[in-house]
Amino acid sequence: MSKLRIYEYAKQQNMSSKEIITILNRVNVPVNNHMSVMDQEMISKVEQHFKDVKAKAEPQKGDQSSKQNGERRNQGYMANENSKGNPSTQSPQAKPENDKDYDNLVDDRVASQPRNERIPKKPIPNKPAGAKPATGGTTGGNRPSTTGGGNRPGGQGGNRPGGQGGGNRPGGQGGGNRPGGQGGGNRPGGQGGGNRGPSNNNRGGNNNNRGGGAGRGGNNNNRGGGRGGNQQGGHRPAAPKQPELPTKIELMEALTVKDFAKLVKREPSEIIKKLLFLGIMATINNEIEVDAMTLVAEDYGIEVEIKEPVDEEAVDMLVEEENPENLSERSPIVTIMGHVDHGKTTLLDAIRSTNVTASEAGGITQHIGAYQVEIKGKKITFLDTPGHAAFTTMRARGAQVTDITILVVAADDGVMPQTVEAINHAKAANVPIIVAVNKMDKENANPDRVKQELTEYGLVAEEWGGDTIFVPVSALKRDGLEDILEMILLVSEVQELKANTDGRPRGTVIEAELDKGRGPVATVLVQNGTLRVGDIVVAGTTYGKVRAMVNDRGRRIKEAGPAMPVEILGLSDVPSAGDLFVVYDDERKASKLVDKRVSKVRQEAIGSNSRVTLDDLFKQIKEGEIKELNVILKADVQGSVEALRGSLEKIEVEGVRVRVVHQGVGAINESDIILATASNAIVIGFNVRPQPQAEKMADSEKVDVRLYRVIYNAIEEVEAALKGMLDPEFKEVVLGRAEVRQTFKVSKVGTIAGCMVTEGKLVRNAELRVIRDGIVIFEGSFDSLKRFKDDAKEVATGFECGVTIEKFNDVKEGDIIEAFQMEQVKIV
Ligand SMILES: Nc1nc2c(ncn2[C@@H]2O[C@H](COP(=O)(O)OP(=O)(O)OP(=O)(O)O)[C@@H](O)[C@H]2O)c(=O)[nH]1
Repeated sequence: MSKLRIYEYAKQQNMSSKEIITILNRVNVPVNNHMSVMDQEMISKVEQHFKDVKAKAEPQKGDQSSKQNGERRNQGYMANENSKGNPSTQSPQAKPENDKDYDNLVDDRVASQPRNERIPKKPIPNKPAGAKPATGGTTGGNRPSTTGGGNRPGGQGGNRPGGQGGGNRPGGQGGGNRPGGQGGGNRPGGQGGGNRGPSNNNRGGNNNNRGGGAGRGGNNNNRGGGRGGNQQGGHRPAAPKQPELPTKIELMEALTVKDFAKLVKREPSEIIKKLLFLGIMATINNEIEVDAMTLVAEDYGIEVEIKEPVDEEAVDMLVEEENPENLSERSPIVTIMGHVDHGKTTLLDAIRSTNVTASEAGGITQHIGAYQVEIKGKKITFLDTPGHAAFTTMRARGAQVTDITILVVAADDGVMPQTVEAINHAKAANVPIIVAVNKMDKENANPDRVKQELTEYGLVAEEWGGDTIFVPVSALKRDGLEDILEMILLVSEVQELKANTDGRPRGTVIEAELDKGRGPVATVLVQNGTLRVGDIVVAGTTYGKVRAMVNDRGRRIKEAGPAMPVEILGLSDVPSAGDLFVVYDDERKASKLVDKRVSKVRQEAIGSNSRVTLDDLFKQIKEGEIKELNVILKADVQGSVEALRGSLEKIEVEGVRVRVVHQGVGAINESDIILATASNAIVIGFNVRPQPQAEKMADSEKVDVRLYRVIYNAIEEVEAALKGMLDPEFKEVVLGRAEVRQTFKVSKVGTIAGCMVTEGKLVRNAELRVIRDGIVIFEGSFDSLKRFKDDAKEVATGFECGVTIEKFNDVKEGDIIEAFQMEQVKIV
C-alpha cells in the first residue's frame, strides 16, 4: 500500500476524501488535502477508529449494517455514531463526542450523497420498509431517516446512509416519543415513522400536533412496506433514480457549473451545494477551476484525470519537425513591394505573362492571388497582391509566407516613403530583399541614385561592397525580367528552402471570396505536404472537404504540392487572408475545432462591439484620449479588405485615426448600416454595392456610405474626412442672464440663489458664469435649477427661479448669472 493517497483510500472505502481527512484529524493525524499520502500507520489509525465506533455501536443495536463488509462500514459508523436520535434505543455515547464540524460534515455528506452511490449493494434482510423513506417525505428520501433512528431499532439506520441524520438534529431525539413511532408499530413496515423522520424530527414537538404528518407517515410506510420486499430494503422506489455516475472524467480547463454538472450527471444545484461546502460560491453559469471540480468529483468517487489543455491554435501553428530525409527542395515564394506607382503591378504582370510554367503554357491567366512561373526548369511562386499592406496583414496573423522580397524602386523617382516602409517590413520578417531598379527605360533613370539612397537603409549593392542584389529592369519594356528571376533562384538556393511533399498538408490562405455560383472560394498556398481533392481542411474559422482545386491557369487539378498556389472549393465559409490551413483526418474533430474558434471570435466581437458606442466615443473624444473615425469596411475579396484596412489604419491626421469596427466580404447589408448607426461609423465599400434595403436604411439613418473602385481614392478621401474631423471650432453662445435677488444658506445644499431671469433663459444643462460688478468671478455648471420646488430644464425671462451652482457657494445678491453653451462652428 505504498504511496496510497487519501482520495484513493477514500475511494476504496467508498467514502469521500473529506471524510477520511476529518477522521484523520480526529485521530490526531493532520493532513493537508486529498492528495496527501497515507502511510500504513495512518491507515491503521483510521481502521481502528472504525472498529472503535463499531464496537461502541454494536451492543446497543444488533445493527446488521455494522456487520457488513468494510465497504459500508463508514456508513454504519456514521449512522451509529449519530444515532443518538433515539435515546430510547441507543446509547448517547454512540456518538463519541460532540464535534460540530464533523457532524456537519456527516450531515452534508449524507445530504448530498447520491443515493444510488451509497446504498448497499446487498439486500439487507429483515428490513423491508424501514429502510426506505416514505415517498411523501422528500427530505426523508434524501436524508434518511435519521429519524428513523427514533422509531426503529437503530440498526436499521445503520444500514442506510439515511439512518444517521437524527444525531445531528435535535429533533431526532424526540423521535422516540413521536407518533411516528406508533405509526411504525401499526404498520407492516414497522418503521415508517422513522422515514418521515427528518421533518418530524426537526420539528420536534410539532409532530404531535401534526396528525396529518403522522398520517402521511403511515401511508408512506405502508407503501414502503409493500415495496420493501421487492426492493430489497435498501432502495427507495419513490425517489427518481439519479443517473449512474461516470467512473472517470477528464478535466482540462475551467468549466461552468452547468457543464460540470452535465459531465458528472448530476443536477447543477447539487454541484452548487457541494461547492458551497468547499467555500466556493458559484452560480450555474460561473466557471469553476479544475481543482474545485476535482474535489467535487472525488467526493462522488469519480476518478479524475487532469489533462493539460491543448491549444489547438498552437497545434496548428506548430510545424511538425520533419525528418530531414523526407525533405525535398521547394520553390521560393516571392512578394513584390515598393512605393506607389513604382511599377509593382506592371512587373508582376510582365513576369507572369512571359514566364508561365511550361506545362501550363496556353492556359488562360487567372487571378487567384498568386501564380507560378518557370525558369530554367525551376519554379518560382509570386504572391499577386503587391504592396506591404497584404504582406503585413498576413504576417500579423502569424503567416510567414514570403521567402524573398522584390523591392521595386523607380529609377526616376528614387526612395520614397513606402519604399522605406517596405524595407522595414521585410527586415522585420527577416526576409531577404532583392532590389528591382525599375523604369530603366526612362530618360531620367538614375540607378546610382537609388543605390546611393538605399545605402542609408542598410541595402548596399554588391559592387559597392555590400551584399544586396540590385537588378536594373524595365517592367514596361520587359527588360531584365530573366535577370530578376535568376537572382531569385540564386538567393533561394542559399536559403535551402525545403518541404516534405508527404507531410501533413498545411499552408496559408492568400485570399478568399464568396462566389455566387461556387460558394466560398479560397486561394491557398501549400507550404508543406500535398493537398488533395477530398482532404478535410480547417482554415481559420471555417472548414470543409476540398471539393475541387483550380490552379493559377484555371485548370482543375487533383493535388497541389509545396509552394503551389491553388484555389480550393468546398469550405463552409469564407476564411480570411492570412489564415493558416491544416488538413485533418477527422471531420468531426475539424468541426469541433472550428466551433470553438467561432465562439471565441464571437466573444471577442461582442467585447469590441460593446466598446463601439456613441457614449464611449464621445467620452474618448471629450477626454482627448483618442479621436477616431469609425469605419465599416466591405469589399469584394478578402484580400482587398485586408489591404484597405491595413492602409486605412495607417492614416493618421494630427492624432485622429481610423478604426475599422467591422469588415467583411460581400455587399453592404442592413446589419452593416445598423452597426454604422450604433458606432457612428461611415461605411466604405470597395467594388461592392449596398443592397437596396441597406441603401434605404442608410438614407433614413443618414449613414455615410462611400463606394470606391480604386483603393488609393478610398484612402485619399478618408484622409480628407479625417481632416474634417480635426478639432472643430467652437464659439460661445450666451443663452440668458439672471439677477440674484436673494440668497439662502441651506445646510447640506449650500447657497441657493433666488434669481429673476432678465434676459433669454437659464438652461439647466448649460454652463454658467457668475459676474459681479462686470467681472467674471466663477465659471462652472448648474447644480440645480428650480421653479419653486420643482426641477426645471429651463426658466425663461420674467420668471423667478432658484439656482445652486456646482462647487460654488459664494454667490451674492446683485450677482449676474449668465448661462451659455459652446456651439460648433459649421464649416461650409
Ligand atoms: N516607363 C516605364 N513606366 C513604367 C514601368 N513600370 C511601370 N510603369 C508605369 O508606371 C505606372 C505605375 O505602374 P504600376 O505597375 O501600376 O505601379 P504600382 O507600383 O503597381 O502602383 P500601385 O498599384 O498604385 O501601388 C504605370 O503607368 C506603368 O505603366 C517601366 O518600367 N517603365
